[in-house]
Amino acid sequence: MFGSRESEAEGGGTSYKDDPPNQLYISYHEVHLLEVVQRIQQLLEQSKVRCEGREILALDKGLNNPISRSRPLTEFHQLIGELAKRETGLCGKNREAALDLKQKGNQCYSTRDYSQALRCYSQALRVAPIDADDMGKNLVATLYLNRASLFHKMDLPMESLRDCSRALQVSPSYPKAWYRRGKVNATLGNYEDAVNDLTVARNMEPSLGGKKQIESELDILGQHHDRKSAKPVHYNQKSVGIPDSTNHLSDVPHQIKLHCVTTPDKGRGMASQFDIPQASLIHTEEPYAVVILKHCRETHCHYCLNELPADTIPCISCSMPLYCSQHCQVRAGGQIHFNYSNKVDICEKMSSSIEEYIADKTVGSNFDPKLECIPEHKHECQGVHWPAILPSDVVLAGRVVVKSIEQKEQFIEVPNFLETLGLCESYSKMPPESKLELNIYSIVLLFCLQHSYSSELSINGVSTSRIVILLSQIRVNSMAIVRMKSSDVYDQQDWFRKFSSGEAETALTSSVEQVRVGQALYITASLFNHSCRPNIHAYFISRSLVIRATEFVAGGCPLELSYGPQVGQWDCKDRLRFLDEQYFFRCWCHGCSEVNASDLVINGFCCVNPNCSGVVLDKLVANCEKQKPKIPETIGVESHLQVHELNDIDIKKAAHISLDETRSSLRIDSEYCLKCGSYCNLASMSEAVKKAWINLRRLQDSITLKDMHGTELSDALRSVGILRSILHAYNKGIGEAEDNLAQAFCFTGDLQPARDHCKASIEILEKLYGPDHIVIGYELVKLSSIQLWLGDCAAVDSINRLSLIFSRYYGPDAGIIFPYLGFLRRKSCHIVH
Ligand SMILES: C[S@@+](CC[C@H](N)C(=O)[O-])C[C@H]1O[C@@H](n2cnc3c(N)ncnc32)[C@H](O)[C@@H]1O
Repeated sequence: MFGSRESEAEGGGTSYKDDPPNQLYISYHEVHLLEVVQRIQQLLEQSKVRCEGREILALDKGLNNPISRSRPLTEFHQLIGELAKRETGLCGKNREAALDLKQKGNQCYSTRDYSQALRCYSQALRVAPIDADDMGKNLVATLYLNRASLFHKMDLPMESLRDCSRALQVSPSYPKAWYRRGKVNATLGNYEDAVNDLTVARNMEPSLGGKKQIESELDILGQHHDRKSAKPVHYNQKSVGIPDSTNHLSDVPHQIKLHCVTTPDKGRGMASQFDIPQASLIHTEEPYAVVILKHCRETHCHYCLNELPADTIPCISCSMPLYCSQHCQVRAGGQIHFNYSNKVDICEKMSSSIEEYIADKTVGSNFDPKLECIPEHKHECQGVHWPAILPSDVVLAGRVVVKSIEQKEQFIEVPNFLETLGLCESYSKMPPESKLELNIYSIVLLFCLQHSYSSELSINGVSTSRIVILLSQIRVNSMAIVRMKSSDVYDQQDWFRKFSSGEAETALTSSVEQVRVGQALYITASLFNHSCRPNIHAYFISRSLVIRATEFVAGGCPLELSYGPQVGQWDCKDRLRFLDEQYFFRCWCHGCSEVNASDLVINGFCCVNPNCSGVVLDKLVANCEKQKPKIPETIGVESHLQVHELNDIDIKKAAHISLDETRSSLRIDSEYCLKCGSYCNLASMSEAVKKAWINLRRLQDSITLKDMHGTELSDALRSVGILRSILHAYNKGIGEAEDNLAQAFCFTGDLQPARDHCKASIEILEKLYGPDHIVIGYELVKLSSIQLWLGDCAAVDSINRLSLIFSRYYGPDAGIIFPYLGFLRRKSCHIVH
């Protein structure tokens, strides 16, 4: 029996290279839903139905009244049926599909196509019903065991051990799983557990031959154990992924008391009565509701949102979510089945200590009564596919609806979210198309919830408009949960490998990037207003929100974070447009209401007068800057045109716009130098800039395609020269171009010019963002990596500096958020000695 492991099935393998089976259908349905929503929109627009109060009711009646159903509404009902009916759902379990995938996995295993085999087993686990039979054995248990054998083969013993334990939790009387567990424990040096596992396997094994084989393995293990001083590796289910945020955060002293204040132009906001030192932790919060973003469904845990390990585990009842651990699987709380057999079938009498061992190893965290469940996925977990197809914010709204209904224990009425959540709404400020869209989605969501959560849930004008309001609250109050992009730069082993094999370009050019992985509603944190020059910074550990002050904040001053755009990132007009389109407000932060150097130079041109360091603005930027002084009195309008009043100390030394201090006011006219007043013809200058960017884009493309020629680099160098002669010295475009050149020189292995261009890029960013901004920290990662590679002692300063910046933004969590930091620090020690 042990000679013919199931996962090493004989026979030629047709490799399984398709996408996961239901993904294609899901995309198809997404498009279909969008089309129907668009058709309904058209219909409503044609018949001049507006989406305010009464008309919503009319739409709702139309949906419920079969006589008045027009073609799109029939189609609408058909669509709801497709989305919400369990029988037609694509996200259910499917034994046949699981068996088929298992078979393909076995074929790939036998042809040593291990990555494909892993894909097949994991997908099979996703669709296998928990109680499905596979030739007298539990299918899920056999799949976990096959995957465990594969991991063992792939030299991933921890993953293998976890899968063995999962197989045993589903099927405790599975001698092969005990056997595999014993072998893996032996690999890990856990000899005591290995002996126990093999002892259980021997006692459960019905065949004499099998028993003999295990006995001989036990003998070998005994001899080995005597010779080796074992350093056991302890297996902890919860240690998968990054630390559990809730435990982590509960250790943090939380002293800063915040209070909600009312501001004249931004509504409610947050402040502290007392001074807050830099880097202080000011707020932590668990989300009210969270949803994973679609593009991360296959790569991140649907509960904690951390990156998935190789041994992913699916929801027990549906095929949609993937989790990093049982801990997350249970906390997300799908429809958990307990009806599968976990009866222990032992052939021989065993000692009480071995019986205890079996009991201990076969009770998973599924059965931990202390583990708090957040059943946020339960109402979506019946194979229905609306949660996979509706937009993420609509699915998030569904989670909020169910949670608030459950909290009220009143299962018919949709609550009034303005009262229950207390968050500001944006419906009244939305353009008509967005309003219409929200109305349609709220009806779709209500029908879906009625099908898969509570058939009693009423669908009427009141419930529809309450969900419309909820959706509008989500639009302006939800936060994107982000993670550092796990690119080459974070993978220490990979970096070492590249370092030693001389693959400089791949190890060095990775930039630090944040990716959005989820969307969540944090009720208290929603009270923080936005500033394009924020004084606090939000980050996430697992799904918990952490907010720190990035600078000293005097008591009573508003605590404001950035909703996205910041000074230094975009110019003021672009920030204002973004905030208006996404959040429906005109920003009145300092950055948008006071002239600042960064906004003037970020897209500025240089003066035609070679002796002048002033800046020239185009019409759009100039118009926007001219608006700045026109701010409500509450912000202190009187000083805004006074150059000497500009409290930004960087304005003179950083921007070199050298605003004329002798003048009492700053005159902003497009195409005229702000310093000397010379006229510049921007039309011809813009043309030259466009042409220069053609070469720089070509260089970017060739870096991406890893196919660069000498002419591209020399053309790009020439183009940067042209940009420098036309644009202001601190124009962000020059910074980007310098960064491209740094990447290109890393690619060609010319690290000295790479370092110089990287420094040139950082110099510009420092002027735009300020020297201690987190963006500078990210850029210093790149610079210090190049310096380390060159053996340049300046790396030590760069690493010290970036460490300071990171601790200012992430406090003691810097190492968790950015594991590469520890690696850089260790490397910098080597360079000193
Ligand atoms: C997440 S809420 C913040 C709390 C909100 N002020 C309240 O009263 O509930 C976002 C809304 O606050 C207002 N807001 C936030 N930052 C602002 C700013 N810098 N300027 C103007 N309004 C702002 C906008 O109305 C925005 O839609």
